[in-house]
Parts: sequence; C-alpha cells; structure tokens
Amino acid sequence: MNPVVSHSALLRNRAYINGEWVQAHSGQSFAVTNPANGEHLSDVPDMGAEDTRAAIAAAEAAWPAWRAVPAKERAAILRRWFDLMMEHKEDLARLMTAEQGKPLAEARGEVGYGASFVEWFAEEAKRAYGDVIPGHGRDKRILVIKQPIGVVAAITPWNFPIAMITRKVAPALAAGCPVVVKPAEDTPLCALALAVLAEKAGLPAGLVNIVTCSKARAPEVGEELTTNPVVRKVSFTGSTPVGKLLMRQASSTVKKVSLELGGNAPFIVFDDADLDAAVTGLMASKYRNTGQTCVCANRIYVQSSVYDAFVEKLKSAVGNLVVGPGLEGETHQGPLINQAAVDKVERHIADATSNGARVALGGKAHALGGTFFEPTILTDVTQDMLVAREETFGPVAPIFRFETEDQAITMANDSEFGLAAYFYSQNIQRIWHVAESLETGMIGINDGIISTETAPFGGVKESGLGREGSRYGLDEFMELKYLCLGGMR
Ligand SMILES: NC(=O)C1=CN([C@@H]2O[C@H](COP(=O)(O)OP(=O)(O)OC[C@H]3O[C@@H](n4cnc5c(N)ncnc54)[C@H](OP(=O)(O)O)[C@@H]3O)[C@@H](O)[C@H]2O)C=CC1
Ligand SMILES: O=C(O)CCCC(=O)O
Repeated sequence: MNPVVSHSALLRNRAYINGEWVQAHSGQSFAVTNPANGEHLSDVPDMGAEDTRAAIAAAEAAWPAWRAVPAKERAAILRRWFDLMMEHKEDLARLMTAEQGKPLAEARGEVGYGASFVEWFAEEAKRAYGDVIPGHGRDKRILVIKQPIGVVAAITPWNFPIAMITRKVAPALAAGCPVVVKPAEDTPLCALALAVLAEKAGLPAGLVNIVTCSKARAPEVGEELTTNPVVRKVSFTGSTPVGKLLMRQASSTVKKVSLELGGNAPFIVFDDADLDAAVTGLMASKYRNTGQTCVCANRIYVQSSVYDAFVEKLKSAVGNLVVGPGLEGETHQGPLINQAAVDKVERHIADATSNGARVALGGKAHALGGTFFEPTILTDVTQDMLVAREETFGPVAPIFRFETEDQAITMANDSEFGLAAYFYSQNIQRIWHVAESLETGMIGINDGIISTETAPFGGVKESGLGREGSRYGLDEFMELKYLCLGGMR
C-alpha cells in the first residue's frame, strides 16, 4: 500500500460509537480496497441493528448537554475541527484517493470543500435567530424560537466521502444535534478519519457516531435509523430508489427528512454561447470525479447551427484527459468506483449505439483494465435512449441536437429528476427566461461548477427534498417553536 496512506494516523479499523473505537457486536468485518488496483486498505466492522441502536442511544444521551452548550462554544469546537481538517489535508486527500479513486488533485479539492461546510456552519451556529411577529390581539405578543431537532441519522454515498458527511454533520452539530453517520461500504475510511479529527477537536463523546457496514447490512442499519423513534431527522444522499425507501420507512414515526437524490442534469449550449467557455464548463461538470457526481452534466443539448463546431472542440479537450490511478502522476480521471458502475456505463453506451447514436470518442473499457473507462463522447443522441432517461454516473457525454429555445426547454424538463441544470448563452433576456423555465433546484449559467458551501444545494421533483449548505442548511436541523404571550399591556 502507498506508505503515506498505510502510516497515516487517520487510517482506522474500528467504528466510532460513544467516543470509543469499537468492533461490531457480531465480531464481523469487511474489507476496504483501492478501486484503482484492488489493494487491501483496511478491515472495518460490519455492523448491524444492535450496533446502530447503541449509536442512537449514545447520541440521545449526549444531546441534552450539547444543546445546552452556548452556540459560541459549539462554534469554537467546529472551528477547531475545520482547522484540523486543513492541517491534515494531504493525509485526508491520499486516504480518499486510495479508497474512492478520484485523482489526488480532486481529492485535495474535496477536503477543502468538505472542510468549508464545517467552517461555514461554525459561523452560522451563532446566527440561529428567531423572530418577533406582531400579535393578533392588543394583549398578545408572538415570538418564534429555533431549537435543535434531536438525534440525526446521516446516510452518505461513496462519491464524495468527506463533503457529503460534513455537509450534514456540521449543520447538525451547529444546531445542537448529535448524529449517527452510516457511510457507504466503499468509503468508510474517510468517515472514520473525520471522527479521529472531531475527537481531537474536543467534540464530546456520543455527538458523532460512525456505524460502518457492508452493502449486505445497509438495509438493516438503514431500517433501524429510519424507524427508531429516538431519531428525529434523516438526511440522505444517494440514489432515488433508496431515498424513496428511506422516506417510506421514516414515515412510520413522522421524521423530518432531507433527500439529495439522483440528478440527470441538462447542459444546454445555445447558438449565442461562447463555445470555448461552454467546452470548459462542460469538461468541469461532466468529467469531474469520472462523471460520478449527482450534478454532473448528463444530457448535453446543443443548438443545430453550432453542433458540429461544439463537438469538434469537445473532442479535442476530452482527447487530452489522462486516465490513471489517482495517486500517480498527473491524472485527470481515475477508475469508476466498482464493476456495477462500469456495467451501467456499458449498458447506456450499448443502448445508445444500438438505437442510432455514434461514438465520437472512447466508448469502451480502458486499456489499463480494472474499472478504468475511456472518457466518451456520443453524438446523434435522442430522447428515447437510456442516457436521456437515467443518470449514467460515468464519463459519457451524450450530445443531443435541438433547433429552438422552446424545444431545448421542453427536452431539458422532460425528466422526473430536477437537481441541477446548466446553460450557455450571452443574451440576457434568454438567460432570465430559460433560468425561470428550467425545473431544477440549481442552475449554472455560463458556469459548469456550482457547488459551494455558501449556496443552497438541492433538487426538485424526484431529485429530493430540502437544501444543504448556506444559511438555509441549518434550518433542516431545527424546529420552529411559536410562543404566544398573552396578558400583555
Ligand atoms: N445523489 C448522489 O449524489 C448519488 C447518486 N447515486 C446514484 O445512485 C446510483 C447507485 O449508487 P449507489 O451507491 O448504489 O447508491 P445508493 O443509494 O445505494 O447508496 C447511497 C448510500 O445509501 C446506502 N444504502 C443503500 N441501500 C440502503 C438501505 N436499504 N438502507 C439504508 N441505506 C442504504 C448505501 O450503503 P452501501 O454503499 O453500503 O450500499 C450508501 O451509504 C448511482 O449510479 C447514481 O446514479 C449514487 C451515489 C450518490
Ligand atoms: O453527487 C453528489 O451528491 C455530491 C455533490 C457534490 C457537490 O456538492 O457538488
């Protein structure tokens, strides 16, 4: 194993419950491997319902003291956690590349991005302001206060093993809530490393608990997290089918739910766009994390008159991408997370080509073997193909053709998903009209990267519920309480 990873004090082989590093009750564990070469990184506990109940009980016990801590003191602990993440940026990034596969430069970027949520919510902790509302009678006064919701369950994916945790845990802690985190089977090591640093930052026991488990046990752990009456909030990032299942389960005790689910982002290039800027934006949006991002451009709509010119420019940019192990050299694109991901990409390409699309570049498994895949461009793609209906979650850019603005809007909105959209145009009237017409929670206008801790991240339609990051992100972990004061003079 890469020595910088194996010697890291952040590399753990125990889960973290109630401030202790523990095995599963069953004594079972599972292996975490590097998707770039299959090397073994660590074994971590394969926990089940009993361990999850222990984590929930620890969180419940820790809650009363934590909610009573003044926001300024909670903020100071979060700030120390942020500082430690930045201090250990390189170690965290190497661990992330080792277990997730993204190029080291992207992993470093994600550590900074993940830490930014901790910094942001350390600041926001002090601004959970209430409200004063004019009373509905002469003797009445109305106040609104915000209170922490209680024990939070956070279920997170493998594609952003740090940022998707801090985007939930930091606002929960800032609001005054304890959290039980269930990371993905593929990437538990970053979650455990975050717990090492949270402990070092002085976070009291029980406030952050990490329950690791294999895919086989995820339904059991998920069921406990979503049905245990002590849990008051479930925050999930992942696929739409699993999100729907968790929402159904959480309804049994009417928990508050935030869901950040699948996307199928349209990326529209109008004939008045700066084509070079559009190519740059698409490269960032499409091929980031080897296309494994819920806000990745998934359907690229290009107006007929600039279609051929755009495809040529894109081909030359994509042709320069270097594929390889993320820990080695100047890599732009790492492996896909696992074989199931490769199978999905291959199925989408086969469906498109058998229905008339053409492979303009790439199109097959990379010569490096394993789960490496060639950055791919498909042309002459139509709305009836799988690539138009489902999120590919891989390095495939399918390019559709459109004639008019109305047609582009209709095609873009023809999806049950509504997370992110992007479009390029230099006409201000068109910009307003298209931005107001697209049915998504976020829009990049002449920009391919929209993620930041300062803006509300989330979707509409079957892409989810609620918003993460920004000042709105704190509210997801708080309840409003209305106080009516009668008998006033
Ligand atoms: N919105 C987004 O950011 C993401 C979207 N996706 C989409 O989903 C597709 C499949 O990816 P996949 O990783 O399988 O996504 P999942 O939705 O299966 O995984 C996300 C998280 O949910 C967990 N999980 C899975 N089943 C359950 C369950 N029954 N109860 C509780 N937790 C559960 C997973 O655990 P475990 O990993 O152990 O199974 C993981 O921690 C991708 O191709 C992509 O289209 C995927 C990841 C992120
Ligand atoms: O794919 C995801 O769900 C993570 C989104 C990453 C981002 O914040 O840009």
